[in-house]
Amino acid sequence: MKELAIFTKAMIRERRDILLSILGGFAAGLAGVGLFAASGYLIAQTVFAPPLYTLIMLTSLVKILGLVRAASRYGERLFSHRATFSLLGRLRTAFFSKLVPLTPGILNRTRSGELLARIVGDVESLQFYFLRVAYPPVMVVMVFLATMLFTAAFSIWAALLLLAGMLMAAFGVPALVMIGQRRVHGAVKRKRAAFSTDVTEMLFGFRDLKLYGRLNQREEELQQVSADLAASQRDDALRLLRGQALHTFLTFIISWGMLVLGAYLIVNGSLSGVFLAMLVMVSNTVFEEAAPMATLPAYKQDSEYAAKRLTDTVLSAEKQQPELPANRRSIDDEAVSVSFDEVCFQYDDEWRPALQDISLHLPAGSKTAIVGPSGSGKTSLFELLLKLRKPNRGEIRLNDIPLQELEEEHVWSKCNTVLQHGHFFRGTIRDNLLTEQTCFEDEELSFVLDQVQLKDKKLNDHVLEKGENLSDGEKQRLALARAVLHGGRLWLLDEPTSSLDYITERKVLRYVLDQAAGDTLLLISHRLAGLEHMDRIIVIEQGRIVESGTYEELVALKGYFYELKEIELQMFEASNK
Ligand SMILES: Nc1ncnc2c1ncn2[C@@H]1O[C@H](COP(=O)(O)OP(=O)(O)OP(=O)(O)O)[C@@H](O)[C@H]1O
Repeated sequence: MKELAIFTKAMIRERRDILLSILGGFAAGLAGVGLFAASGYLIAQTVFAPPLYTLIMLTSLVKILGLVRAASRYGERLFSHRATFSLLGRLRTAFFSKLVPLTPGILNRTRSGELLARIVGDVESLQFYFLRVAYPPVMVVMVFLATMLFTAAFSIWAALLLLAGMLMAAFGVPALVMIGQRRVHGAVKRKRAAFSTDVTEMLFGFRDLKLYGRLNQREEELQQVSADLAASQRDDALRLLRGQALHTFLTFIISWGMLVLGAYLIVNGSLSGVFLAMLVMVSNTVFEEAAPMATLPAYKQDSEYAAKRLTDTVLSAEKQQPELPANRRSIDDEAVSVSFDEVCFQYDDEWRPALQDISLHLPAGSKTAIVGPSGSGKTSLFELLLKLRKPNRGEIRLNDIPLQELEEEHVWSKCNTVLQHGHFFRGTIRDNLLTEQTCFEDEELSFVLDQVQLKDKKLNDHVLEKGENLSDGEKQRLALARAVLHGGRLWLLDEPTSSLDYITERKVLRYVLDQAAGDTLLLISHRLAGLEHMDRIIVIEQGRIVESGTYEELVALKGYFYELKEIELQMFEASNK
């Protein structure tokens, strides 16, 4: 199966541990069979009162085989688990390194809770592929063949009985287990994903659910989903147990068969009676080694399903990624010009485009404001610029370089971005200010905090997850400070001061505009006051540019912008009365 190719590659790299675990397992299997064979023989021999040295030799052999079995089993466990965990490590790294650059594309289609469940659950499932799928057949074949050779030395019929037993253990029992397995293929995984999605949503929306009195209803739904998951897990466990029980039943049948066959061979004189107990013990022990075969199909199906889902997640997101040409280009450390050429964009599953025929050119160093009603497509414009989404038609260029020829990380490194809902990590203010590419002294950081009017915040102040202990205005100012420190030459600010009071907003924006002097700046704003200083204002409505020009030009036009401006003025006057 080609989805497991990534796993096979990782297995090849762990070949040393895998080989050692196979050797350990083989030695433990043989020592086990030998131990019980020697015990059976010893018991039978004592009846005939053999010389003392025979008994001493046999008891010593039993002890030695016991020790060898324990030591080899330990080695097998050590190396096989080391191989498994290294494989798991490699898989996680390989999967995450593929996933990270594709994350926006994946999150467009997959709910975050489900994605989390997939990553954790599916990668975990793959660990069983080596231990429970690839490894057991190798071990069973090796130990059975060796045991059959040994048994054949006493009776070819006994060896054939073991062969029949092995075939039933390797194919018959797994086939019976598979019949039940097929019916519920992937049910636990699907239900776990549904459960994880619901838990994530409930945790994110806990406060609102509580405020709007929907918490109990959600809890009940969650309990239902949880009960479904538990029921599927129970069914799964029962199926595995049924497989193991069938295997044990087969072991007893073959051991009884060996007893009856041995008795018959003794009666017709083709087997010495002293070997009967040994042969029965051998058949009983060798089937222990084959026990994992009963659960192999379940684990195989599970691993393949997990590998397929992981590969599908990555592959379908890769398909959405724009292809990078061989000669990737980069933007120099200079102000960036931005052009949109008849760009259209529509979200998946949406009936109308978010942006239509957007054409504009913003020269390097220009300052542009983007205004328009809520839902008109302003943020989508930024997301296209940041390569978080891909236009359906048209071309975007930065410094005359088509965006598809620039790597995302390169674009992000050139942009000082403040999005509407910036993320803040658990840590300190300092942690949240510094990015991978920035390195500043504390004095410089404190200076920037002062300038964005966060004078009362200290660098060592704690920030809770998602900035829970910061007000919306503080978050916006912290995001602006982070953007200032980032050092790119293209500023993308999406309503960066919407939660600030008028006076603080003026101060902060003046500082940001000073910092951006000489750089290209795009500012999405709902407030029109203060836009007089922008080189150009673009008005977007229903995904189209409806007006564009300087502040004076748009006022003179007496169009949409003028109307908005009048309304804002009236509201301002009314609130000052
Ligand atoms: N992830 C998404 N999936 C589907 N549709 C979306 C998504 N994000 C936004 N939209 C839709 O695209 C349109 C443009 O949204 P966008 O966020 O760009 O508007 P906006 O002008 O920035 O709005 P606001 O001023 O309220 O932030 C809206 O109709 C919105 O419903």
